[in-house]
Amino acid sequence: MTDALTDNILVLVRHGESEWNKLNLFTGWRNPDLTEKGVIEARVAGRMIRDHRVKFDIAFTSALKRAQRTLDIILSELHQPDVPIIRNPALNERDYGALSGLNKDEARKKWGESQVQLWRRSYDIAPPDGESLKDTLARVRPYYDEAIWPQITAGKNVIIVAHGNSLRSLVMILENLSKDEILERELATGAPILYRLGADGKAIDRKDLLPARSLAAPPEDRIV
Ligand SMILES: O=C(O)[C@H](O)COP(=O)(O)O
Repeated sequence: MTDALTDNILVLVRHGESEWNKLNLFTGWRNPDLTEKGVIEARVAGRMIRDHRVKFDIAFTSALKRAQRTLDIILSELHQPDVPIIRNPALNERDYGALSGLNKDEARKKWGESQVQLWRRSYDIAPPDGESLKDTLARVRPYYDEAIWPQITAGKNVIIVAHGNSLRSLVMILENLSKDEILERELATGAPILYRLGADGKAIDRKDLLPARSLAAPPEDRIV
């Protein structure tokens, strides 16, 4: 059990497994629910955060139920049901446009592995009628600056439960990553990242609270 953290804390969590993650479908702005495994991942995430004894002052999530339910479950595990929750589509997953609902393996067969990988993990190449990571950052950053940053610099402990790519946008901001560096970063479902923030609101260290599962998540990093 670690001592209660006294610094300004920001926790990011990608939602638990969704029904479409399980079916290997491009999801984006579509709105499937969590699977039973996703519910368990959310419960485990809550217990991992509870071990760090963080008392949250405010929570942010997207307009999509897989993230909203994950947050509700985490706050329930923390016995903090009264934390104010702000739900905003600015934190939605990147829009996969015409790929939404398609099976990722079928897409690879149709368009080729490299084209699908470009759509999924390049910085500025968007899927047809969808968003690139750059487009996602272009809506996440203003929202972070206007809605979340003031809470952080006011010394509030904040939790954000959102999606793989909207959170990768936030990781770019928090860790000051380049568009090339972010391409190496993946966020597993239900894996909390705990940032300790300095007085200026900048990240001074990061803890990945769940051991890396299928992703090569780096160990605790000191961010300078
Ligand atoms: O929206 C989706 O399909 C997933 O949540 C994220 O998919 P990706 O890992 O292919 O970006």
